[in-house]
Amino acid sequence: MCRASLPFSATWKLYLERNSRCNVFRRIGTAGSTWWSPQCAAVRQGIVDMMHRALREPEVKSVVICGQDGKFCGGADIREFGAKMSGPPLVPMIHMIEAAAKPVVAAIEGVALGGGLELALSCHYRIAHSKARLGLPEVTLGLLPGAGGTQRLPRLIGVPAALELITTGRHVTAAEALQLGIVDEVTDQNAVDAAVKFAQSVEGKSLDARRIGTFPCPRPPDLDAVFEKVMKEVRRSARGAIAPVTCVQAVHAAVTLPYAKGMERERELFSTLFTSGQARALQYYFFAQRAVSRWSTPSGARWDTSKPRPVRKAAVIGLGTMGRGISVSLAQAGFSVVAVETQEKQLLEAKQAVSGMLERDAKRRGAPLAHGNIKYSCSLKAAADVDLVIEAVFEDMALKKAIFRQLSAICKPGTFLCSNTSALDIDELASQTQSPELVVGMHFFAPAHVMKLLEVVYGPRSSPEAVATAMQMGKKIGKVSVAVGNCRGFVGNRMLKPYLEQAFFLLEEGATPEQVDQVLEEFGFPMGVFKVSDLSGLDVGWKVRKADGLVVPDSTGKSARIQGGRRYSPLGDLLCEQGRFGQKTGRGWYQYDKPGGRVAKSDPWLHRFLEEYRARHGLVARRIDQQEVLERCLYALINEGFQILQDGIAAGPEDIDVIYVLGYGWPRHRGGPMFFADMVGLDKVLDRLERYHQLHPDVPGLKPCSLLRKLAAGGCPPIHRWREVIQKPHSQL
Ligand SMILES: CCCCCCC[C@H](O)CC(=O)SCCNC(=O)CCNC(=O)[C@H](O)C(C)(C)COP(=O)([O-])OP(=O)([O-])OC[C@H]1O[C@@H](n2cnc3c(N)ncnc32)[C@H](O)[C@@H]1OP(=O)([O-])[O-]
Repeated sequence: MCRASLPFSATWKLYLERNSRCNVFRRIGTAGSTWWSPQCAAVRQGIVDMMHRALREPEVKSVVICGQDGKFCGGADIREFGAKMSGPPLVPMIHMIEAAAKPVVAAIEGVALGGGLELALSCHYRIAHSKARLGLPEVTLGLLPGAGGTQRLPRLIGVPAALELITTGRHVTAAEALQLGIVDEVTDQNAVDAAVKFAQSVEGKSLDARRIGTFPCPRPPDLDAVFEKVMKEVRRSARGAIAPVTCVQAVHAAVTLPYAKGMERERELFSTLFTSGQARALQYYFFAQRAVSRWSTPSGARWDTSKPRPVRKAAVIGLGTMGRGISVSLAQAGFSVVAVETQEKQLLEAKQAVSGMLERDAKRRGAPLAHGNIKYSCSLKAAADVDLVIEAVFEDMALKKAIFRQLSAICKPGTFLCSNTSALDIDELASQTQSPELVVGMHFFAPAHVMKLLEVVYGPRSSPEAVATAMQMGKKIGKVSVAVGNCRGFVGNRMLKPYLEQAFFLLEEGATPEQVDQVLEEFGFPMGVFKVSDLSGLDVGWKVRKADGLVVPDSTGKSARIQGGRRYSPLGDLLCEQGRFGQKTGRGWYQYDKPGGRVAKSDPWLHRFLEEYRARHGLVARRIDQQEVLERCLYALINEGFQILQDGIAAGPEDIDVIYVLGYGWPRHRGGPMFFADMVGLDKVLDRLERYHQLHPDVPGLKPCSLLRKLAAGGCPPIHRWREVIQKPHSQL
């Protein structure tokens, strides 16, 4: 028997091993990574040579292919996609394995993803370790499985199951893979040993029924109807992403064409995706999501030099919607939680709600209940011995300050005090405590136990240890944490302000909520800005604007449209004055069938209201085209993003993009707002902003930020080079 080890990570090494006793007989190279890079050419070459040799040598009766360091293969190295391919190509190699006259067994440990699973599918048998995960995640990178995955998987597990896995990119456990028929055996023991044993047991047996490429593809009787339905569903959920739709076309080819033709079609479709902007965006986003864990602050604190402190016990103060979600997240991750709500009635309600959430989640995941991890209390004193507190009370600075003063006196020395505020000044909260260096923001997104994003907000006095601890805590509860500086709204909500502002101005100038929302939804947002406002409640922003002194009449008694020399739209305030708070009251920018209703319907009242408003303020409605709606909303938001980079509130464009994709519904296949600006062209974004600012000189949000000007003047460097241009950041507060 021959045994070949595959590369997995950047330190992939390739060995050829030979069994009877599995002695290493030849080390054939140390690979940089991929199927495509020059080093990986050595990997493919190694496999090809090994297979030839195994087939030639009469004493070799079977072959086991396994990974190194407990991992089978994570697929192609996407950093190398641009590189020129050398060495034996992947697809013929896979065909050669499948055609082998001796049994080839894949020993799957760790992961078999993408090209890794495609390789395993070319083997005659697959043995997986019980902890292994398998999948074809190419679609999440804007691609499709390009080494036979779209042709073999439906032949192996049927069209519906294959379509589901290929169009979602979902990873499956070994147990599910066994159930689906992707693997032949699952073991809790050493998978390589099990595969060797298995290979020996099938030596000499016919392989005719084991070559997936020769299987007929199961053809559903109502083929056209099945694909039409799937295509409709995929198009709806893809929100403009082309890869899922192309994956369906590739699987359709598996059903309707002979294998060889289907492979040709897969190759053609793969090539179209490979060069698409969406593939670039999704691959950029893949690395951005990993890059944000390597955080740094303007004061020089960094992820690799700042040590987090262990946290075992944490308190959550305030058990409204956010506090409940945060408690659930902490309990599920195994933290011991003290949940505090000072009103007894609310505490009881919260306890029931949290238990329900934990039960539902445990049922869904088939995991044990985490009830026991939470203790409830009406008193802040219950937080005396915790390692970290997350305050999640109302967005009221006076209330939060009082709580921070009390916590500072109650908690044991060294306890980290964190606030879930979505916009308030972390430094002001820190100043209420005896140890401001222990204070950071932990801004969760609703629903907190579901949303993946966490903004970790450092103030000028937050210690590197506090930032590192909050970042690590976020990781432990399964969030993608992004470290950001302290300013009004931090990164996400600060950028939202000019975006919302433009949407309001567009209504004043003649647009309707339906028109603005449609443009944004066509761009790929799950919901337009007005539907989102209705969902989250119009009164939230109204309260903030009132507190900021913006909701005031002008000299004629009408709502002021110019405040401090800047244009202001009171439209949202006027709706709130009518009791229209959005979904919760059944009326907002849209109408709903009842309070709490979810289906937004156009509201003739609102259109009349807009007409009357324009007439009252002497505004003449004009026809506004899609491009203007999109550019004004998005470029105002992007411009604020550049300002945030310039102010050093975010360390790099990746931070902003991850926040927008994970927290604000920015379509992932567009990479994030800063990546989008790079794709559009910084000079074009600058040009359009200049034009809009000329037309609206009283809207500072449209005045191009100097960092954008600098980047454009510097020849529009690609996004990965922006950090070189961003000046040494300094805190804004
Ligand atoms: C003619 C046509 C021929 C077509 C052939 C097509 C072949 C095929 O269909 C295409 C593919 O396979 S597409 C590929 C399909 N495969 C996938 O989509 C798998 C994507 N990867 C994953 O899902 C996860 O990384 C793993 C589950 C593999 C490991 O998770 P974990 O243990 O939590 O670790 P982690 O923190 O996530 O990663 C560790 C480091 O590795 C880095 N890196 C990782 N994968 C990379 C890659 N493919 N590339 C480059 N780098 C990759 C990652 O950035 C990080 O680097 P950093 O410098 O430290 O930041």
